[in-house]
Amino acid sequence: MIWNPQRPGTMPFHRYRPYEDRVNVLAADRSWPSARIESAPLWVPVDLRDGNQALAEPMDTARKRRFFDLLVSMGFKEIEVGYPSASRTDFDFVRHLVGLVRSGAVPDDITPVVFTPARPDLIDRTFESIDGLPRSVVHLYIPTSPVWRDVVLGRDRAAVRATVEEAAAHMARLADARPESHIRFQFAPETFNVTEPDFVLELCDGLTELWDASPDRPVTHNLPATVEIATPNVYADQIEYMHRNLARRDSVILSVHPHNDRGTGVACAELAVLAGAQRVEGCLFGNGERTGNVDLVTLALNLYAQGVDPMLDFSDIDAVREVVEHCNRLPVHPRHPYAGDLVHTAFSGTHQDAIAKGLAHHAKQAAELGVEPREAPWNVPYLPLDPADIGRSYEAVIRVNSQSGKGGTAYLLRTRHGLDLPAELRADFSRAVQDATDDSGREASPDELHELFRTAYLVPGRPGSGGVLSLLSWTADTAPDGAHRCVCTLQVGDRAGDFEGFGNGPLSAFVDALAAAGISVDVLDYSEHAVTSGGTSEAAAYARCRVGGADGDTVWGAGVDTSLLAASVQAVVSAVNRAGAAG
Ligand SMILES: CC(=O)SCCNC(=O)CCNC(=O)[C@H](O)C(C)(C)COP(=O)(O)OP(=O)(O)OC[C@H]1O[C@@H](n2cnc3c(N)ncnc32)[C@H](O)[C@@H]1OP(=O)(O)O
Ligand SMILES: CC(C)C(=O)C(=O)O
Repeated sequence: MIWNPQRPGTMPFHRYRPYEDRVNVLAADRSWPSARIESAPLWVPVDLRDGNQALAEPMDTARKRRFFDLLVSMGFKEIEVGYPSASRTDFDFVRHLVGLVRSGAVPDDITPVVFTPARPDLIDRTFESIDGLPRSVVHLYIPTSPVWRDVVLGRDRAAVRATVEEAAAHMARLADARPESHIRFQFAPETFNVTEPDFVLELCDGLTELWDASPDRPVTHNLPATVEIATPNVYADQIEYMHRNLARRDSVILSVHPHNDRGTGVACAELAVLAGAQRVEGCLFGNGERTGNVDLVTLALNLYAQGVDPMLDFSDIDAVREVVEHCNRLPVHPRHPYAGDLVHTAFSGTHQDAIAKGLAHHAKQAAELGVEPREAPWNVPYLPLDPADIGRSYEAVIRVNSQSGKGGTAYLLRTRHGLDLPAELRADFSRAVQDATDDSGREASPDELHELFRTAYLVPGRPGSGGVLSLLSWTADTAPDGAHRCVCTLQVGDRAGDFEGFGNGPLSAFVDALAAAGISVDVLDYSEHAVTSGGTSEAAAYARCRVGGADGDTVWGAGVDTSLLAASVQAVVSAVNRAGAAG
């Protein structure tokens, strides 16, 4: 028996039943598990209908219009625009759209879809709404599963079939009366995923015939997981069964419409496409009834991150999100795939380290290939895609708190303040950052990190700056024999005096002058670089020094100045002051 220490029977699980085998009729020869998605399906946003019907405050015409314009600008070609028989607001929006289309304000390749139940009066109203549209799809739906048939409709299979056929025939007559209007048909057996597959097939094939679908004027059969009930493989089997068995397959667009009750809407849609679906309905960022419709943004960007053209434009994902949040009056979660505020951000040390290394490697690879970083293949750990591709900057990628390590801190100092700390100093500084963030319990911003670094390592040796050693003045020159000479006025504690030193470079001459003042310094490590931020022409120097002889403290000091030599002298003075060993 599998080890399981948890308490049995805590929840009344016996009230629920697993999905019924009769809804899954595909035998073991399914082909979807080994398929791959190599091109994008037709994405059809239903935000203005299914998303809208889930809002506490349905969209008015202004909000619907803003949403519609966004969808067009992103590249959607077929857009469900409403349930015109539901309300005056929905009807009026479709009329508004007809005006836009007729005035040429909507591109010719956009096809609006309108949604209707199988009721003649409501079908009439639906057709009234699209009068004047040169192209449209009318989407008919009726629930088909046993529970809905018995409990909601009070009709058996034959009666549901009769209702559907009457409604479909009525639609065909209304469309025939508008020959100039290029109206196509769509059918959704609502609750498809809990309906007997043979019944769905019977209904769909009946409509394919009744509407006389052809490859030139295909019918869309839209098979929803109205309420998710099973693992995504079951839905995939159901879709593959329909894909294989639908009549006049070349005259049928097989569409899916997953919801997200089990949190697997995206998985259902992806497996359904593997199983033969050609069209996917969903909403941006997954708005929709209950836990939402499947999220088209995630689906499309999942493809993108696999090197497949998503056929949609997400190059400014924050602008997309802003419009959707405005129209839905619902926020997008900070952890929402691809679009959340935090999804490109790493707080944790090892992730930051890997990302910082990955970004550096990426820049190097681009340089080697002679291409812009935006063109180079993407291979950065922990970032499934380049944030820049969706309009995000790298600024938010690394953020520092007490979970962070040296890599992230160093990355921020380098990218935001132009300070490229040597490896050992990174570890040293990281401990100071950890102490500060542990104490505050807060995140440290790049500016706060910079300030912390300056306070900790730049102890410049000016009177009043807090160090025991003050460098009051200094000059360096070269003696006739080539040796470097440094002359300086130092204040050590409360004693001031002039000192002179010699060496093979100006820094060693300064160290020699310090020795003359009684301060023993060995420079163990030294590095310097130009500061590459803020348009300054400063230099930074870092020195790891043993101060106070063989048994003295080993400490880092740093200096920043417009003169490289001054920065290096400051770095040594800072180290002395940090060691507190002068005098
Ligand atoms: C899964 C989905 O997303 S389905 C779409 C759901 N969306 C919406 O409902 C939003 C818009 N709907 C509405 O505004 C209203 O429901 C209206 C205007 C369409 C109809 O309103 P009403 O006539 O008051 O009916 P009501 O909303 O109570 O719907 C229930 C009736 O419709 C029947 N019904 C439900 N679905 C359908 C359907 N697809 N086709 C035909 N009849 C249906 C029910 O059996 C019930 O009939 P009954 O009154 O004989 O028992
Ligand atoms: C009727 C279909 C398309 C639907 O909205 C659903 O099942 O959720």
